[in-house]
Formats: sequence, C-alpha cells, structure tokens
Amino acid sequence: MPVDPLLSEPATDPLPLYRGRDAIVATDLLAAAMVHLDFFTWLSEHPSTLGAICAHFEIHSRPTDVLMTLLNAMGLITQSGGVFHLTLRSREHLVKGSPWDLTPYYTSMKDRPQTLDMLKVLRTGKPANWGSYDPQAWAQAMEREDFAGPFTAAMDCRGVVLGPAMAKKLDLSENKALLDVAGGSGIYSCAMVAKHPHLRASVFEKKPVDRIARESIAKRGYSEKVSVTTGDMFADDWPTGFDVHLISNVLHDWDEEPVRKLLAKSYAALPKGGSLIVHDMHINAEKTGPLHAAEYSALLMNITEGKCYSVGEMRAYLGELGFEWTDFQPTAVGRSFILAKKL
Ligand SMILES: C[S@@+](CC[C@H](N)C(=O)[O-])C[C@H]1O[C@@H](n2cnc3c(N)ncnc32)[C@H](O)[C@@H]1O
Repeated sequence: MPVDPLLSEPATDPLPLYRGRDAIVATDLLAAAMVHLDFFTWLSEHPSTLGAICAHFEIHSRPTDVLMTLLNAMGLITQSGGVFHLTLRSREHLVKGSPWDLTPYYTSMKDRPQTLDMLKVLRTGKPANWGSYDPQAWAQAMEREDFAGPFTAAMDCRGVVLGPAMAKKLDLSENKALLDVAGGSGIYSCAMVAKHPHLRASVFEKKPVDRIARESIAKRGYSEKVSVTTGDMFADDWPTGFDVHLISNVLHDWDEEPVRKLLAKSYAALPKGGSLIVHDMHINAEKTGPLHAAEYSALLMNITEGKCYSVGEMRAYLGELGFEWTDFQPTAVGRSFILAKKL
C-alpha cells in the first residue's frame, strides 16, 4: 500500500529552495533604502526612533518596521532604547564618503520594477502586488478563480511538508474538533487528522477557495473527517463547536488591526480551555531576526497588507485578549507555531 505523504517526511531538507523563494525581494528593499533614500548616510548622522525615521523619509510604519528588522538581521543597524544606529559594517560600506561605500554597486538596481515596488510600499504603506505581474493586491485577486487556483496550489505544496512537521509536535489528545481558519486547500487539516486520527476538522474558507478545498480534501481521501465551512473570517461569526483553532500562514497577510480582530474572533468562538495554534514564520522577540524570517517579511509586506509578526507582538496581542501562552516550537524550513489557551 502506498505510504500517505502526510504520515511521512522527505529524506532531504528543502530549506535552500524555500530560502531562495522567500528572500527574493529582500535585496530590493535594501536597495530602495540605499539608492532611493540614502538611508544609511542620513542615519549615520541622525540616530533615530522608528517614528522619527518615518517622519523624516515620509514613509509608513509597517514597511519601515519590516525594513528595520531586515537591516538588524543583516548586521547593518542596531537598536538601543528604541533608537536605531548604524553598525560598523554599514558605516564602512553604505555611507557616502566612506572609502568602501558600495552604493554605486547597488545603483544599477535603482529602476528594477521590484526595487521601485519596495519604494512604493514604503511611501504608501500599501502592498504593491503579487509577484509583480498582477495589477490587484492578492486579497482581491484571491476572489478570482484564475488566481485562487494557482495560489492555493502554492500553499498546498508547502503544507505537505509543513503540516506533518507541525502535527507531530502537537499533543492534541484532549481535543476533539479543529477549525482551520482560512485553511486554503485543507492540507493542514488533513495533516492534523492523519497524525491525530481521533480528531475531526473543518476548513473555514471563503469562495472560491472553499470549492478548491473540498476537491483537494476528497482527492487526498480525507472527506469523512475534514469538512469545509464557507464563510468570511472577518465579516461572519466563527463556527462554534470546535475546541482548537488553527490559524496558519494567515496573520502575516494582514496589518495589526485586522490581526487583533481575528485573534478576538478566535477568543470569542473558543470554549473555555480551548486552544489556538498560530502557525507562521515568526520574528524573534528582539526583532533582530532570524534573517530568513526578516527576508520573508519583506516579501509579505510587498504583496500583502501584512508582515511576519514577532513573538513579542504576538505575546502582547494574545495576552491582552486573555489567552495564556503555553508553547512555541519550530516546525520546518524556518516556520514555527505558537500554542495559546483560552483561560
Ligand atoms: C496565505 S493563505 C494560507 C492558507 C493556509 N492556511 C496555509 O497555511 O497554507 C491565506 C488564505 O486566507 C484565505 N482568506 C483570505 N481572506 C479570507 C476571509 N475573509 N475569510 C476566509 N478566508 C480568507 C484565502 O482564501 C487563503 O486561502
């Protein structure tokens, strides 16, 4: 009998393949700061807070926060008491007037569409577009069949590795029913019930992804245990009767206010003692890395209204709602999950 891929794992680590894809526009963000803003020359003379940097360059706080984390992770800036300073590396190599200034080396990137996109995101605070080929931001594009299909397939192929890696690290022996919020193809629900056969799950998705999920779950042979509920996670009340929620790779698509709204909706729908799993790529509490997450955050801020949230930000949002933080675990290819309990 063929082995269910959701109960096995590849013999080799796909990390370099993820890394290249996840980091693809991080250098464009660096180039935008360097060649369009002359950011490093200015910061060398004006160590500043995030607010002062935004005010001086007339740029928005979400992309600027992503930029600061990236530069921190690259060893180009450091932060002390909320004030950002250059490091010796950036002072030597990125400041006009230094004998080793590399700015001319990056100047050829100035008119790259991706570098210009980054400048646009910094200046407007809005996403540029998905992969520089779709005129709409991805959230609107996801409502179109021709975009939703390939996008969901992209998420699905990651889930075949990430879903089992998460499922094997979770103890769900006390749980009965999992709600997979914005669960895409349902791959994570399938991986969860494959590893924890006593569980049932439902994918909460909006059209047209709900249909794609039903087909995908049936193709994998999980329709008996994994259903699909059609709905809008922002506009509708979340279905009840589930004692564990999964929010996987979803918060990173949204700005702080919608993120808080989604977490509040989870809290409202969960029973007392229920659990929330947030699976994503997370920035560390100090917002100094890891570099892979900082690079991926640059991609997300470019194509969505979100970014990779830090462990500190998530702790604050969850704590304010009354969730108890119970665990944080790495999964695979730089991803991780947070486990929180409704008290
Ligand atoms: C980045 S994908 C993540 C899919 C899956 N959870 C994963 O980890 O691969 C984000 C998902 O959010 C869904 N989504 C976006 N807005 C939504 C809404 N208002 N209600 C329900 N789902 C939504 C999209 O259809 C998409 O499948």
